[in-house]
Amino acid sequence: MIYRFFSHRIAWLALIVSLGIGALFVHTMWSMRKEHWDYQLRTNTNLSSTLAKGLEWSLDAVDLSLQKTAIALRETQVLENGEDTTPNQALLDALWRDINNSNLLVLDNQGRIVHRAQGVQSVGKQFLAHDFFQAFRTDSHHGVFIGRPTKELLMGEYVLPVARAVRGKYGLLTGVVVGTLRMQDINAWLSTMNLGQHSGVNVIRDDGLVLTRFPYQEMQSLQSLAGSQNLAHFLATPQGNFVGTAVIDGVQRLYTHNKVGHYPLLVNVAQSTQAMLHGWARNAWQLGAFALLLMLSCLGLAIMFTRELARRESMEADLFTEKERMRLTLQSISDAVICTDAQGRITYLNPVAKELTGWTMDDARHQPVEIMHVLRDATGGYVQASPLRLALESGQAIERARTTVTHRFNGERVEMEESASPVISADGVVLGAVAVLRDVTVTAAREARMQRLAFHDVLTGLPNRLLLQDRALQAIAQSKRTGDMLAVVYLDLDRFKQINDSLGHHAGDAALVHAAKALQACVRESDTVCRLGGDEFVVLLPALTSEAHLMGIAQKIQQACALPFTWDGKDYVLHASGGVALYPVHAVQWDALLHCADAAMYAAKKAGRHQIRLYQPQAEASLLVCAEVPEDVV
Ligand SMILES: Nc1nc2c(ncn2[C@@H]2O[C@H](COP(=O)(O)OP(=O)(O)OP(=O)(O)O)[C@@H](O)[C@H]2O)c(=O)[nH]1
Repeated sequence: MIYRFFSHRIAWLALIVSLGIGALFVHTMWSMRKEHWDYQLRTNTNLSSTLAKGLEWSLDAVDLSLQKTAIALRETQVLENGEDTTPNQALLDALWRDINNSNLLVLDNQGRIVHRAQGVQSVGKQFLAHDFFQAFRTDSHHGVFIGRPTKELLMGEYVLPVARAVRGKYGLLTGVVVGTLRMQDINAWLSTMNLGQHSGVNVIRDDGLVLTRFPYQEMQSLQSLAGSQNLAHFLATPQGNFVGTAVIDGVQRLYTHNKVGHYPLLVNVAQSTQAMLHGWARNAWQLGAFALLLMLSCLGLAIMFTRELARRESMEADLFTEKERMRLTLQSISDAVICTDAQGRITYLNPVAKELTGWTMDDARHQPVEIMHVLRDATGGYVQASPLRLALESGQAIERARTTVTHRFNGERVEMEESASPVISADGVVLGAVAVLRDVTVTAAREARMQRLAFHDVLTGLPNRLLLQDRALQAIAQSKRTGDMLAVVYLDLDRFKQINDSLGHHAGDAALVHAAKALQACVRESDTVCRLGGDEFVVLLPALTSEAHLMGIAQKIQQACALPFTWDGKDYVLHASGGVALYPVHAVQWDALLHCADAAMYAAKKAGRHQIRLYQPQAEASLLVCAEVPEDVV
């Protein structure tokens, strides 16, 4: 839940950061655009103003000459009198000297050239139809007039006519003085500007006629903007700016215009908005792409992070479930479980382990595992290293080691079987170990009983034939080392069948148990008394030093067998016949030795019972001991 909530917050945070980046980008771009625009606007305004001022100065120079000429003509009344032009040519040349390669013409009231500065060529040519003449003649125009650019005024070159009327008495038109500015000069001057693609400079008359423009295009230069919205804007204020679309080419531009002094002219600098913002747009695209990349990266990272968190959340849930399942399993299993860290210090005990050892988790935590149990070998004596410790040291699983757990408080010892496994990380580091201990007390007791049953006689508890053989082989080996003699006494109770028959089978069993105890009581602890089966017993006597020693023991055996056996309040005396064989005198193999003893016992039976005879290889077994038997006793 926490992770899910957290992941949502991360997603929201990423979204907000992305939007922030986007907003910052838009704001920056907008500010950059504004700065860029303002800069361009300032530049264009300055440019427009400079051009207008330059043009004004040029026109002023021409106009001043025109004014002086008009005054001189009026005062001299040359045009009214139609006098010879020659004396006046000097006057004109004086007034019109070296002004921008221009020329000065004087027209009469019919539009014919009557004077021309710097020459008399084309005198008589008529300019009746020209706009500047018509303006003075028919429209009674006052002041300076800027005419339509024409080639006819100056030897095939385009010139800009600047004209003033010469009026006589009563204001009647007596002539027109015309000055010219070469369009080539104006265009050359404008061509020093470089404003970018689809941008340029226009010189426009206030009736909308485009006198010239740069980049220069002859056809468009003489087009008229009359009636257009742009012209209305230009004429609205002496100087200003606006964004408009040109009627000529449909391109959107920033127009910055300035009126040229008192002349009916204006200069405008028209810069394509696309060209103006080209650099900004390129930066905007680059920065925009970068900002978009950042935003997408931010969102992408958030998505990846959220997914990762969700995956971890799921893994943690699985892990928790697994851990819970493990905990419940450990809690409920009947075996004791002990966990340690890599140093063999206890980190976990399940309830069974706590109960078995008497340790609580708080007390046992970080204690070495050896406090829990002591490992012993099969005989219970030798202390071995803990399987847990071995598992930690070897990094290998240790299977089924027998151990003894001693209760911390009551000292009770429980036989356990322990298996331990190391806990190894993915990169092979031993992190700890887990041991499982199973209570095998009952099993161990059963095993011991089975062991006893396998090697002991059920009725008397004496070693059986198997254990006898084992001990006999050990005794033979020892005798071989020491050089001592080993005696095997083969005993068979005399007429035992009669006891069974007369007193019953239970009495027979009791008699057998009595005989077994009596035999065990009369020999050394190192000797072995064994019941071979039925009423047959074998006594193994290792480490005999002499025949006298053998005689003494044989007598003891004889006497033990003769001890009275009580049944139903009555005493009965048992007797036995026995045969003795000696190692290595009579045989060196166990089977042969037993066979020799059996043969001697058979000889004793044959000789009348109640006696023990020594085996003789080539002859009848010799009498060793013989018992006196009363007639009335069996
Ligand atoms: N009560 C009882 N009798 C047993 C047991 N095992 C064998 N017997 C009996 O022991 C008797 C052994 O008899 P034998 O040794 O053959 O003969 P005997 O009567 O002892 O006579 P001799 O050996 O010739 O002196 C048999 O009657 C068996 O039934 C037992 O575990 N309990």
